[in-house]
Amino acid sequence: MAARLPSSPPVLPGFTHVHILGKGGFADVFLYEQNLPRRPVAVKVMHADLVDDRVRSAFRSEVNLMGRLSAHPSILSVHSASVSADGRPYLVMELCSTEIGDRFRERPFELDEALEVVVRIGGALETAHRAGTLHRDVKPANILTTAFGHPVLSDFGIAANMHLGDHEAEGVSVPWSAPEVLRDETAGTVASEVWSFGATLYSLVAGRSPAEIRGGRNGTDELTARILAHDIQPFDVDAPEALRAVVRKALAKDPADRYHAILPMVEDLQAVQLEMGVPVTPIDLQERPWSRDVEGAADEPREEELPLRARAARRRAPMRGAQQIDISSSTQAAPPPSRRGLVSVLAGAATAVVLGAVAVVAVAVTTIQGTVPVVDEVVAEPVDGGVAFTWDDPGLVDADSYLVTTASGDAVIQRGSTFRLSGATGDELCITVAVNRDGRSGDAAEACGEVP
Ligand SMILES: Nc1ncnc2c1ncn2[C@@H]1O[C@H](COP(=O)(O)OP(=O)(O)OP(=O)(O)O)[C@@H](O)[C@H]1O
Repeated sequence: MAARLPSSPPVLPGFTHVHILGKGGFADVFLYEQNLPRRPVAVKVMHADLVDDRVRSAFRSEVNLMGRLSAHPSILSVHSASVSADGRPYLVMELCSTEIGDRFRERPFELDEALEVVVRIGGALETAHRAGTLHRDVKPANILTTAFGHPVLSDFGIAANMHLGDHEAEGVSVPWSAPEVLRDETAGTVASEVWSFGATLYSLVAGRSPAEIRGGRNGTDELTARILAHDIQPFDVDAPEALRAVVRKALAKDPADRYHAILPMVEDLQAVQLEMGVPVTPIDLQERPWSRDVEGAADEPREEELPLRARAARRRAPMRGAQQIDISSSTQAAPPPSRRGLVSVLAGAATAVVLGAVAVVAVAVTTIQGTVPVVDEVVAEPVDGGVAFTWDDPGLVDADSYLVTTASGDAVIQRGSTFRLSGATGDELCITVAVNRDGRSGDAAEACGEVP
């Protein structure tokens, strides 16, 4: 198949296009310069031919998901999202380096280096699982590095959730896919995520994925056949037996023999760090669990936020990217409280919350909700060809943002306190504005204006 040319970069108000960063199966990623605050950003723009109403709806759901997760120190930061004038949804992200995915084959990681990366990413994955989300495309290339040298998990399925239909995927991540996923038995479970995470650890250290044979034929068919036959190549690196045991358990053929969650696996990796005499990397976990069963009915997600929960197993190609999981009903998803002492204080706090009565959690949630500032008034001013909305800052702090929702349901996450909608003369245009703090929105203020 001929290589696809990158799509043209859209004209985005407030951003200047610089050059393309990379091509994905469902989106292209461009370097733009944001004008205010002035900073380089990576903008992921969906391919125009994949965009339809369903895609738009899935995109909104995923942006909301990212809004909740990207405060995690090991999850790629998303600054804002919107739809370009020519109708392509786009996501403005922190600009990162792709060195981890680019280098591991030529220059495999030293054990201590790999363990630090993997423990950090494990904290991100565990957090996502507690939020009811599977990543579904865990692999070295989806671990980016921030300007400060921190590894972050990227590509939380924005693209994958946007093609729930029959669109063909390109470049399926076979080398890091669990056998049951390749057999189409499941669209993804915590156990299959454990396999991919273990395969990622294996790859960083060995310089090749677990079923790859150096100098052998490693096409998609060969790799698929080997993974299905559990023909995992020897982990031929100088590593402590404890690390080999972690890799073996994560890559077990039978999902029931693997770790039941990411956290115990990461704790075992911390124990390896301790044994090796290298600094033990803390696991960052949210202080409050996000799992829906704990948050309660008051915060039931809207239907559109659950695009994948009830999805049946599908063909292999679309089985990538984040997936909402119902932790409350999963036999594997809800990790039991840790019994080890190595996890960070944050992990301890999270465990304490899990152990606490639901009533206690409810109080905590109410308290946090109470602290989300509320926009007092949104002013709608008719302008040429549309309506300009402005509001006063009710006291945003660093990680806060505004969630602006239009009457048609489009949602934009932004920091600025102005918003403009275009329309035809006589159209009444309305928006609501709420403050988003720690992934939770406060009460919304509404305003409407008529296009002159
Ligand atoms: N935040 C970022 N900073 C810098 N480069 C990025 C960033 N996000 C993605 N890229 C680059 O853009 C490329 C395409 O990204 P994308 O996430 O769409 O692709 P993918 O994971 O390779 O494919 P797919 O979308 O099919 O899973 C990546 O391979 C990477 O090189």
